[in-house]
Amino acid sequence: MTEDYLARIGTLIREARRHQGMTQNELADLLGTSQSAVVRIEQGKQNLSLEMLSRIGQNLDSQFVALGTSGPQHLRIEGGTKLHGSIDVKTSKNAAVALLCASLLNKGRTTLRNIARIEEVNRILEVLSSIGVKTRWLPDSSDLEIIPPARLDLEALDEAAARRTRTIIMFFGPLLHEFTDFELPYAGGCDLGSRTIEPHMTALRHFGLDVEATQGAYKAQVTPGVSPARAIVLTERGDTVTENALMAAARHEGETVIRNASPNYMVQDLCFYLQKLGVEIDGIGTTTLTVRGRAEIDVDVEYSPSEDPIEAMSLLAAAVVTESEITIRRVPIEFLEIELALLSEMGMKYELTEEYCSDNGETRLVDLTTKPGPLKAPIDKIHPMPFPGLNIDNLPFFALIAACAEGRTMIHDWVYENRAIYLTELTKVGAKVQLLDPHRVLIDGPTRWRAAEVICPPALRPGVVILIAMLAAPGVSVLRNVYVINRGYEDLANRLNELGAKVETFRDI
Ligand SMILES: CC(=O)N[C@H]1[C@@H](OP(=O)(O)OP(=O)(O)OC[C@H]2O[C@@H](n3ccc(=O)[nH]c3=O)[C@H](O)[C@@H]2O)O[C@H](CO)[C@@H](O)[C@@H]1O
Ligand SMILES: C=C(OP(=O)(O)O)C(=O)O
Repeated sequence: MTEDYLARIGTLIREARRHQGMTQNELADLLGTSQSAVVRIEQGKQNLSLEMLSRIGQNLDSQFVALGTSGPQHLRIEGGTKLHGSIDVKTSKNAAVALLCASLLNKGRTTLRNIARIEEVNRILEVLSSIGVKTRWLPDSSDLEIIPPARLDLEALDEAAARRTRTIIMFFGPLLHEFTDFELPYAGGCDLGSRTIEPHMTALRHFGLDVEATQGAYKAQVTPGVSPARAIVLTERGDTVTENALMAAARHEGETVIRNASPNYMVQDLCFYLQKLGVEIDGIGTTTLTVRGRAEIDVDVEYSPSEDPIEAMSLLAAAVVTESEITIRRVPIEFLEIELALLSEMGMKYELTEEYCSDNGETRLVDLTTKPGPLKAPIDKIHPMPFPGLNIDNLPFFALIAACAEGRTMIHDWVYENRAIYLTELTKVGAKVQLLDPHRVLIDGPTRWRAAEVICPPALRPGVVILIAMLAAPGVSVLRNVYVINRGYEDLANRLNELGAKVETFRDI
């Protein structure tokens, strides 16, 4: 360890000891060492083994010196290198969380194949385990086994885990079949401004659910015997609201028609899984879903969700920004067609292989090879739409690509209150971004990227956008506190390194 490093650890240990109101002698006793050794440790004059560090951490109950899980994670990026080689797109966060919630509909065993090992999934697993669901990663795989108990123990629900994700709202659909009276903590997740759950309540009222929001919790009451008397017309074509309505319909024995449904990728994955549970669904991939549910579902099933179009878009953006030729394998092309059409308009060249099928047996995939070359700003503004449209979560990557293109681009994020504002963080790494109002930014390109130290915005895609820009910036950049990125991307730093990037993960000590 370098002297500077030891001195910093020593200072942290002294502070933690004082915080515990402990003398040096008392700490020495607990560690089985002498007081003079503790003095040397606190002065940074004693080499420390990892074993000693972890003992100190345990005795001082200090996050700073506990090994492994301590402190927020940061990234150090040595930018300016080109990427090369191939990378596989992982399965999607958004399908994974929907499927985990839907597994609650099934009394039998659900095995989900190739699930991305991401923090969002970890939080839902924590919530599921806390209420009595048996979950485990199968050995040497990314396959998840989920076995619900005879009765869920909602009293024991891990609130801290639940509050870190918005997914908890997708518990309403499955739970309304199990309980007449229950509480769920308020949803959390990325800070994108207020995200109403009103459309969910409007949809689920058709199944007798009534929710009152009080003091940090949703209090839910279900009137038994209530079922949709007519088609459920969603007030927004939202992804999770469609999923909630589908999960409620899955265990309703009659026919449910959902109109203005989202046909987006994660909704399709959920539908294919529900079909495996024996639920009949017509209209998958359209905005009208007709569902014939089953009162009881008790089957052992396996399902493999499809690849993440947003991760594919992120990797595409990384190739554009670093002017690299890379092959992105397993791209779910039907959910990236509009993005690619727009990129073609901007002058981007790429090659696609023949289509092949995802492991879900449904989604069409291609391998895509990027070809570096000059880009020009599009004539019209870029804005997202519910599927089929330019994906709402892909919009931030267009800010990055626009910053590489010659000319001025307007990006219009009408969807989220805060997200366009975060795009102005790109100015810290050299981009010219002008905020017109909370939803619209003007970007002038091309950009001479420069290294910087930036605190990760508290939102997944804007965070990844900054990371990718840093890959292109010559010199060393630091991106602090990247939990939000780990919410949605598995081991992104190492996977980018396999393409030739230089990204190092570190934590405060
Ligand atoms: C776990 C999951 O799957 N999350 C995705 C899902 O979240 P989710 O389905 O929870 O998204 P929201 O319901 O929060 O919708 C996002 C925003 O879009 C607005 N809105 C949406 C649809 C519409 O027809 N009109 C409208 O105004 C909503 O009011 C909200 O402000 O969809 C979002 C929008 O695609 C994505 O960013 C999220 O990654
Ligand atoms: C906004 C996103 O997700 P979530 O709905 O999980 O916040 C996202 O994936 O970009």
